[in-house]
Amino acid sequence: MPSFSSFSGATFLRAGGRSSRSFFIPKRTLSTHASSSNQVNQRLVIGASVALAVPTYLYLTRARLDYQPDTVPDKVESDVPDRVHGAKNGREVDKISSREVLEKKDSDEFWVVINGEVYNVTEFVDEHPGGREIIENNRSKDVSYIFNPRHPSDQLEPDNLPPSVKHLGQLEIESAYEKEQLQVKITKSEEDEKIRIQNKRDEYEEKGLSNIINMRDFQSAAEELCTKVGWAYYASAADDEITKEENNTDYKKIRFRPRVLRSVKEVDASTKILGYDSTIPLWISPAAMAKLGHPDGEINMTKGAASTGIIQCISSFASCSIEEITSARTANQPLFFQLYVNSKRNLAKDVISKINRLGLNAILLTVDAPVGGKRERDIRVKGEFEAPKTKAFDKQGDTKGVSETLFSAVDPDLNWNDLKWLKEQTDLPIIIKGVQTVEDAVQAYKLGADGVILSNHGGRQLDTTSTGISTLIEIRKHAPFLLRPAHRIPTGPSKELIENPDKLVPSIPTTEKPLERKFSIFVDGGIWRGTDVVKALCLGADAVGVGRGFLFAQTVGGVQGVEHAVKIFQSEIESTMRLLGATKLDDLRPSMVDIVN
Ligand code: HEM
Ligand SMILES: Cc1cc2nc3c(=O)[nH]c(=O)nc-3n(C[C@H](O)[C@H](O)[C@H](O)COP(=O)(O)O)c2cc1C
Repeated sequence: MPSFSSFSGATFLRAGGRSSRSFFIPKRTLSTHASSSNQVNQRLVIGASVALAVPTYLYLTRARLDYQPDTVPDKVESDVPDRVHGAKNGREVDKISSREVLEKKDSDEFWVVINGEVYNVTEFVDEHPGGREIIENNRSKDVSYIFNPRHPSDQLEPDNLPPSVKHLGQLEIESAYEKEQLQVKITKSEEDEKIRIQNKRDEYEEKGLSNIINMRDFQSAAEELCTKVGWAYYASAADDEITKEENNTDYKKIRFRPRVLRSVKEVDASTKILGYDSTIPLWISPAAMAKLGHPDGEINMTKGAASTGIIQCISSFASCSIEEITSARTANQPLFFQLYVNSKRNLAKDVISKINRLGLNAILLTVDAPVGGKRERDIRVKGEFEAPKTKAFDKQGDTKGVSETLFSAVDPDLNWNDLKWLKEQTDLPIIIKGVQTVEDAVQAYKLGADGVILSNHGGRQLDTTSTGISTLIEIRKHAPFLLRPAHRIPTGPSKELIENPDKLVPSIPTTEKPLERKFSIFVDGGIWRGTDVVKALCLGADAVGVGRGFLFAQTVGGVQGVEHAVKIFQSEIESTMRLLGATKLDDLRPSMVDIVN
């Protein structure tokens, strides 16, 4: 990390494309190559606020978390209805006998049962973004147990069903034997895992969030509450996971320079992000597949962001559809959308017009993932648990980790010229996510982006690349004009402050002019503490993003988990500011930190 020492100064569309037309999404950096009860919620929130305002270990609230255990995997049996239903929404529906479904196993057709409905997916198997094998291996089965945690709950609505999937009718069970035959076989390890998770859920329901006093506590708890497949997807990073580790250790190379005997009774960590109010200078980074951790998935974040006043950025690969998320949104709640651009531009256009139509507030264009990183934990666990063991590792392109599946969808041809095209499609602010060099930050500014997120995708893409915070330091050294004038000054002791020690912050040099147009700089990756957030802001970031932290929080406590996480960050940010002698975010300046080799 040389910059630290050298300067002190698809083709398939997920959330964005639920309709059958925009169903297929694509795939590259822009280089040419409900919570269970309000009462419980209130108890937790009040408990959490009190707890975080005073020593956190005093927080002993006991409450049920809002995890709903009646969803998968317990649905395996209950998904198969015993009764015949003759009508749905007032319309007569065809009934398909269990015998007919089972007989199809020996035919050329692929039929599956999902939540009591029978589908013919013969023409769809080869275009299924989750791969052919998962369906082939489970043909003529009730696949709800596999399907539900990985797909939005409105995926099977007529408007969202790909034309190649045929809905045949409702399942009619003819015998207990046939019901048994329809069930997906659960392996011994999956069975053991179910029991392990349920036991842990029970423990956490008893304890509430009382033992979660920092974000790493959420991490340990989430590991216990996730399936192996889910945990591998969340925790995994590229290759040797060096960048993932450095994302956090780089913050440890920055030391504070606190000023003492300043009145810090009142402190305000609120800010505006792209013009929208935020309680703290931190947002929920877009992260796919929240349902792998909790059945309500991204909706937990939407509700938790609303009640705590922070901003959620929705992943293109969210496991809840964009419509589900926007329906859960409160009036005027800002939501940002993370976009992967489809190589079929008409489909990409559909997504962008949906974003415009649904009133989302900004687009984060992710550019560090023209292809998926090689995430080995993900690949190994997926091979062990779900992919057929014989074919999973035939050749690299055939590995079936969750991430591999998702990235088979993103356009690798995306390049800087496409930014112009994107700007023509929307009036929303466009932020380039995944910038890892000063050159690309300058390019983003020159080509009209409204900002950049200095990010390496949580270490999940190119291993041993720079960290968000080190790229910020690179910008400070080589292109300080991109920063707000107050942040262009060096880190460490200031001559002006030594001469005027009563002042908290150095003056802005009169020679420094703001940029011609507003350009925001955000940082993410490895932010686990309020101190990390404050360091990034001292060095010139406008705000930061947190990915895994919120995935873990919602895994553990659903909406309340997200709320609790925000309270933890808020408490830590405010106490860091106080201990630094700062009472508002504008006080946070480079002179308050120093970088150690
Ligand atoms: C019936 C229509 C179906 C549609 C429209 C559909 C759609 C999708 C989509 C869009 C993805 C992309 C990955 C993501 O972003 O989540 C996906 C992944 C996946 N689907 Fe489906 N799917 C269907 C049926 C099924 C069935 C029948 C099964 C199981 C037998 C299944 C199992 C999976 C799995 C396992 C993944 C990959 C995620 C992972 O690797 O964990 N899907 N599906
Ligand atoms: C499980 C997981 C899924 C992610 N999915 C996406 C995604 O769909 N789109 C995207 O732009 N970034 C995605 N990211 C990256 C995050 O937006 C963010 O850059 C990263 O998580 C920040 O690092 P942190 O996890 O250490 O906070 C994902 C990260 C994780 C951990």
